[in-house]
Amino acid sequence: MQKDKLLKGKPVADHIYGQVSERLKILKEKGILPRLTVILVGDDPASKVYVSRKEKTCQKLGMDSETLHLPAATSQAELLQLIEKLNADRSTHGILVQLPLPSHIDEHRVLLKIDPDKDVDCFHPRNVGLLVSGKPYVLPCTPAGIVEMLKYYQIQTEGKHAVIIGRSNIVGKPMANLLMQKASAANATVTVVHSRTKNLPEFTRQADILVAAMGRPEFVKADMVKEGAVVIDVGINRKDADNEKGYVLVGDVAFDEVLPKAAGITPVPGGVGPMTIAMLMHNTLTVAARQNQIAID
Ligand SMILES: Nc1nc(=O)c2c([nH]1)NC[C@@H]1CN(c3ccc(C(=O)N[C@@H](CCC(=O)O)C(=O)O)cc3)C=[N+]21
Repeated sequence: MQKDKLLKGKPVADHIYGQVSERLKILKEKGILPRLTVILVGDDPASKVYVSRKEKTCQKLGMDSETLHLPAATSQAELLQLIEKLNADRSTHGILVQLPLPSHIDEHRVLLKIDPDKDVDCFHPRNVGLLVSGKPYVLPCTPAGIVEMLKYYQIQTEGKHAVIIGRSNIVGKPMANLLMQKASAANATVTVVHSRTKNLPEFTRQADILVAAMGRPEFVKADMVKEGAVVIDVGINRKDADNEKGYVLVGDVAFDEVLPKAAGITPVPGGVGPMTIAMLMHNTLTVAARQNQIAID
């Protein structure tokens, strides 16, 4: 087994948590206990897992967290009202509305309602605009986590061709921005491909760094990857299995067949996922500090 190829998220996340603890200490000394409020609407099983991980991580670090679990039938008006209340509450520094929302709720309206100063996801259009302008308020968690992984494992991005599969607002689009930017120091050449791309493998085979983020289980096969490429798998898909959980997690990459070709590859689970949460904690401290005019960076 070519273990050194595995780009695990945990050591990188632990490195981030080291910094998070230092920054948290400064805030606590000034009497600020950073608080993240997570709103979960409905009972999507995967969302429940992620949300409980966020809460546990806050507890472990000594940050304050609150999860508001609302029934799936919650109306849009009720949700907007709750967000308004949290916007006005000075003891809540970060607000995260777990996506996806039930289909009767307009996601865009909800994200617009969150006070952009409390937006730890970088999903509010003001913050997306600032990111695209190269003057980010906070960085989007998953893409920022991936950039941290590339740095930690000393994977050069400057002048390299990064190909991103997927154009979502959560991963694909912000990832493209971070990787091409001067501000992030990534300075890559970026191509974004998606479900309507013709001859998609022709593009992916050119990638020095391939980011798979389109949510299709094991979509990226060995013949779509260049020898020596670095493969970042953002997918988390549940596949039925004969175990006690009834499923296993698989990424958007066919791991076993891509591994021999890749110079480095992130596993699922244990790759990008843990980084998303680490960056969320980082962002929560950033917004708490800014709201209290405290310098922690
Ligand atoms: N407003 C909002 N912000 C988000 O950041 C957000 C969201 N909505 N909706 C869903 C996605 C997904 N996401 C993950 C977080 C942690 C893991 C994670 O910890 N994964 C572990 C294992 C997960 C498991 O055991 O199921 C791993 O990959 O090793 C995965 C995925 C945050 N998201």
